[in-house]
Amino acid sequence: MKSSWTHLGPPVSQDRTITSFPKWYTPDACLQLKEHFHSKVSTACQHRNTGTVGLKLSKVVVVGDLYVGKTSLIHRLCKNVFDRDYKATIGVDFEIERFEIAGIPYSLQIWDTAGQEKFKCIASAYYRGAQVIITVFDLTDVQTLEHTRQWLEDALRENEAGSCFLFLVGTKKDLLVSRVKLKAQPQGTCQKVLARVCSSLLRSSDQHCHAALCWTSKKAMELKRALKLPCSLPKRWDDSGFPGDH
Ligand SMILES: Nc1nc2c(ncn2[C@@H]2O[C@H](COP(=O)(O)OP(=O)(O)OP(=O)(O)O)[C@@H](O)[C@H]2O)c(=O)[nH]1
Repeated sequence: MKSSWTHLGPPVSQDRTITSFPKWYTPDACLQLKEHFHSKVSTACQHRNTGTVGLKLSKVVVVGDLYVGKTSLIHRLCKNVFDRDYKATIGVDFEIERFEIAGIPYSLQIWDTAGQEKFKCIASAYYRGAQVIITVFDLTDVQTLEHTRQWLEDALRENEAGSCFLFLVGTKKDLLVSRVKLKAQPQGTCQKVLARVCSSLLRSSDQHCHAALCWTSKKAMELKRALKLPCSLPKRWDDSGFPGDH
């Protein structure tokens, strides 16, 4: 079906057109088991009642220790490439990724932050106004998982309570010997921080990366739409519905 929004720019590619929620990665690791947009958001999209016409944008910040694979994750998500060479991020960098969600043009502004301690004060200046925080750790290095709590706390300190959607992503799954237990066990951390967890295999094209990106954009868009609709801010963002529903 031809979109009526094409005058805003070239159409987005087919894999960036999202009409339903991608299936969760694993029910144990995921707090979100619903498959559809909230009815208020769907109705607003159908009636084009989504605020100012134009490009709609959500901010995503990606945080975590140095060398865990934040840049690699973003490059895999946005460009579908993997670079074996390590080039440390200096301060911050960003990518813009365009989508069409429920018939509405939508973009993610994805901020890649440096993991090195000396750049922390530069990077943290970009945490404010995030709708999504992706905390990344290395599945082969348990310490990087332990540090995710601090990264998340720092990022949340710059944002309104309950206004961010959280992801926890484990990288370098290909470096784990098959059938060996993960060195870093993310589930407990995930439950404590109310984040979603997914592991990624960045070296090969991975459907989990794509699903995670679709999810991120969709939840960010729904959250943003919800905040603009006439209902109060969720105290804790979860999938049981909007606060007005209870
Ligand atoms: N084998 C393997 N290597 C990976 C994977 N993800 C990242 N790497 C490698 O790990 C190294 C660090 O990756 P980066 O993406 O630069 O790490 P970063 O977290 O952005 O690092 P900083 O910018 O210093 O914070 C690079 O050499 C990548 O090629 C993965 O899934 N598998």
